[in-house]
Amino acid sequence: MERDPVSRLIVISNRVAAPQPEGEGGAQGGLAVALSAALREYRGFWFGWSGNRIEEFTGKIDFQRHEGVTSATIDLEEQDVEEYYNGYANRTLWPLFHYRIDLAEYDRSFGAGYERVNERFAETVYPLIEPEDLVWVHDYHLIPLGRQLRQRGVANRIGFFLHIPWPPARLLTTLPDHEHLALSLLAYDVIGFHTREWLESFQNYVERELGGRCDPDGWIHVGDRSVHAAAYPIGIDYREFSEAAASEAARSACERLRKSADGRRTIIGVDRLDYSKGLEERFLGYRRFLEENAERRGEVFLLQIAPPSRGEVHTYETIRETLDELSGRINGEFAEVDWVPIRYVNQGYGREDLAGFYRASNIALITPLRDGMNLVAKEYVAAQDPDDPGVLILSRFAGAALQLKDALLVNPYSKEEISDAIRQALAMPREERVRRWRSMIETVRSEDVVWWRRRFVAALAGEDVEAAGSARAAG
Ligand SMILES: O=P(O)(O)OC[C@H]1O[C@H](O[C@H]2O[C@H](CO)[C@@H](O)[C@H](O)[C@H]2O)[C@H](O)[C@@H](O)[C@@H]1O
Ligand SMILES: O=c1ccn([C@@H]2O[C@H](COP(=O)(O)OP(=O)(O)O)[C@@H](O)[C@H]2O)c(=O)[nH]1
Repeated sequence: MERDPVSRLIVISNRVAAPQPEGEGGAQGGLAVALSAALREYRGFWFGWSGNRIEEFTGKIDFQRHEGVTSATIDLEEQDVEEYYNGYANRTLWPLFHYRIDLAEYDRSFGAGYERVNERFAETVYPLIEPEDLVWVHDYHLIPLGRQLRQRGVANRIGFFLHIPWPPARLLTTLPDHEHLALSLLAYDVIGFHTREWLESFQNYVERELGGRCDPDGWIHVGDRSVHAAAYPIGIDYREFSEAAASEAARSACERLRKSADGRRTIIGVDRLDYSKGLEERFLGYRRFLEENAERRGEVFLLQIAPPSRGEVHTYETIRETLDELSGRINGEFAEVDWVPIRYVNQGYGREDLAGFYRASNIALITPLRDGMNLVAKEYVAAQDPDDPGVLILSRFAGAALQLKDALLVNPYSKEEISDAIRQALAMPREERVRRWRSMIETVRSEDVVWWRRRFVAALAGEDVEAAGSARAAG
């Protein structure tokens, strides 16, 4: 039974999933996919950036209704996008929060743009918020938004969910003004992370750097502020994904890939083209496999789907060039007239195509160096044939590894571990594949996106989180 909540839910994130233009399906990432599902259940709206740029900020809100979800979007100025999205969000926080201080850039103009855009969000959305509304802010783009809303008198319950890792204190302290950023989080009532690991890093930071106290029941106290922080792992929209996987389009995508595989075994990777996804290390691990297992060359190939992402940020241009070069080099080195080891595809696909590709693949090779969760790993499991499932090779540094313990867990920095895992997966007997898959599908099915949002929204509403979660599990 769907719950009929009394309060409206206002979701605020940088990106709002608008209907995707033809051919661009898939580049939007896990957050957008998960939230469109959440908003179909609750009254309310989804506020964020339209993705458009204008000459001068107007604050004009564009309301649209699409597939049961009301979106309210604003356009941003070129300078806003440059300093806030390309700058502070994706050149400072994203690398830092993925443990890449070598790639993080600290530029005052980015910080100023970040605060300015958060102010613009606050200024535009606060008149739309009614007294009983629950407000749910998402991700690293909008950490200061809660504080900005409070300054405008918003007294509602406001929650914040971080979709990426929270880095260890020793890394975070390389960020100029890190205390200011972290103290902003105290304006919220509830803070959510995907895993206990990110939560513990946050608690450790609060104690070491802010002189705060973290109670075992999740309450965090700093000065006169108290906030509740916990782990709420996100899941996929299992029902919707299963429907997509059963569609005619998925069946034909599966058939198309199987036919082109021509009896060879398929290893699949699906990731936004992002350095955090460990694609370079993955290619090198696969290369090691080809080197060490010459007799198996020609029996397998790697299909890597990697739609470009954040192309205006130079580190993303660099990773793209690196992968173009590396995939070409590996193919040149090992290819035969009738076999190419890597099919490297820079195109995004829709859910039905992806579901079919997952099903046709014997192995998924998902090896991010750090990932908040990684929904692709869960989608791969959901798409398998129960009688003859494929094998999931998963980075131990993805949030999903804490739930999918029956995957073959690897250290993504180790070429040897990747190579060994591919060999083990290819040789794995059907009974073992079925046993591992059964345990993983149980988690993917019961801890889905509905479970995630009900637990978070229950916490936000001050209700019993475990009761909300088990209500879902029961039906
Ligand atoms: O909006 P973009 O800049 O194009 O990036 C896409 C999204 O990437 C990140 O996704 C994260 O959220 C997923 C769902 O919780 C999670 O599984 C994954 O591990 C994260 O990387 C980012 O956090 C989102 O804000 C972006 O929309
Ligand atoms: O061509 C593509 C590539 C990815 N995705 C989707 O984008 C999301 C990626 O989410 P994930 O959590 O794995 O990583 P993120 O990109 O959010 O960091 C998943 O739902 C994928 O199915 C897609 O629809 N088409």
